[in-house]
Amino acid sequence: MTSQPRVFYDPAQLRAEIRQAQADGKRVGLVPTMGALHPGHLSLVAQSQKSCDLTVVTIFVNPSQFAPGEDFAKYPRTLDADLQLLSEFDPVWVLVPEVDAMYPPGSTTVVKAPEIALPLEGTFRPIHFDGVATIVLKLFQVAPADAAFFGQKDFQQVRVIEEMVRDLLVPIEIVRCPIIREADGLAMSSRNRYLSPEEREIALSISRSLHEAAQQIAGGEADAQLMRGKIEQALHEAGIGEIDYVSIACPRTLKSVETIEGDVVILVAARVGTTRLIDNVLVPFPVSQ
Ligand SMILES: Nc1ncnc2c1ncn2[C@@H]1O[C@H](COP(=O)(O)OP(=O)(O)OP(=O)(O)O)[C@@H](O)[C@H]1O
Ligand SMILES: CC(C)(CO)[C@@H](O)C(=O)[O-]
Ligand code: BAL
Repeated sequence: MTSQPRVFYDPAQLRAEIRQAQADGKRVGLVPTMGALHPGHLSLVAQSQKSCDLTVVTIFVNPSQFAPGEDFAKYPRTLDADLQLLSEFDPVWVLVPEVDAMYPPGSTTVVKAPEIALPLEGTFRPIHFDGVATIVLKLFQVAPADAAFFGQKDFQQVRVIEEMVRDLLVPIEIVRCPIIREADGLAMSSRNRYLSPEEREIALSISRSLHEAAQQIAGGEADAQLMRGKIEQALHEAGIGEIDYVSIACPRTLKSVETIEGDVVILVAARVGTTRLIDNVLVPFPVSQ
């Protein structure tokens, strides 16, 4: 069955109606997005539907998480197609706020992201996570859901939000959802649509090299520096000129490790042409046979 989702433009109206739904005993799930929806986003909606009576999706390209020179202006905006995709789910409410509704003119208050925001993405996008933390806290205010669903594709982002929620005592459950990939392994991302067919082929080296490294670590390889080197070499050989980082890190602290002695997450950020892509894989510590 398909039905058009209810669309809200006014955050105050959405908040009032969510409160009413909760007063009526409904559990509400929140899926924050920047739109240009793909099956990765839809998997978060599906996950929310499993445990919630009502799912609220927000579509907002948040200016404060983009630095000057990044792709804010060209970020894909595909509202009609997004609503069509969401019509497969019911009941779904969608918030599509104007910038002024989320940043009232004159507002200067921001959230300073927790320290976990400093390495990795924080090194290359220094203002990014303050912008993400600020808008996500605002979204939690206007959509006071019981649970919020985030993808592990943005692994550091989930850690930032988990720590912000803990530090600021925000009463919401954060649910991590697995990465959805194309059949050939490429992590789904709204930015994949910037890639030419040749670039898409090159981009595949990211998920392939992550997968190979994960297999070697699962097989007992403990030398993180060696593994990092192999991934970098595979990316260069595929034609990726600019690697922002390859890190093998503790999934909780995101600190790089030299020797693999527990679970790790391998994280990559690299530029394919002018498109910056991120991907990661969690590798449980191999249990000896
Ligand atoms: N492939 C995916 N699998 C699972 N979750 C995803 C995937 N891609 C995005 N998400 C999640 O969807 C939410 C909204 O992300 P966003 O709108 O930035 O999409 P995106 O495809 O990651 O876009 P971008 O190109 O900006 O990286 C985030 O929680 C993100 O982690
Ligand atoms: C969480 C988010 C919607 C905040 O703008 C964004 O960073 C994203 O889409 O991952
Ligand atoms: N998915 C993260 C949003 C961003 O890159 O700005």
